[in-house]
Amino acid sequence: MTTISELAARRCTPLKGEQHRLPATDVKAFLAALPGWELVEDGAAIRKTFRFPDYYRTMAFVNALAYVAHAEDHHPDLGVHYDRAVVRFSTHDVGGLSANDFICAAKTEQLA
Ligand SMILES: C[C@H](O)[C@H](O)[C@H]1CNC2=NC(N)=NC(=O)C2=N1
Repeated sequence: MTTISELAARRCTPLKGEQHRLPATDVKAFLAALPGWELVEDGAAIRKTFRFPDYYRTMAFVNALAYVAHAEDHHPDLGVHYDRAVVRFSTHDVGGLSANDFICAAKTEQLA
C-alpha cells in the first residue's frame, strides 16, 4: 500500500515519452492514498478543489503551490477563485498521468 507521506517524500524527475505513463493499477493505488482527488478527462488528469475562507488564504495556498511546482519542475493547471483553488495535474510530456502528478498532488495536500 502506498501512503501519502511516501508519495510526498519523493522528488519529481524529468519524464518524457508515453512509456512513463502510469499503468491503471498504479493510478488506482496512488489515487487511494490521496483523499478527495479524482480522475478526470478519461484518466488523463487528476483534480481536486481546495476551499478557503477568503481570497487571502486562497492566494497564500496558490503561492505556496507555485513554489513547490517550481522546486519540482512540475506544474499544475490552476483555477483560482475567491474562496477556492481547483488544482489539476497531468504530465503533458507523457500525454497523461505520470508518477510526478501523484508526487505533486501529495505535496499539495501537505500545504492545504
Ligand atoms: C523540461 C521540464 O522538466 C518539462 O518541460 C516539465 C515542466 N513541467 C511540467 N509540468 C507538467 N504538468 N507536465 C509536464 O510534462 C512538465 N514538463
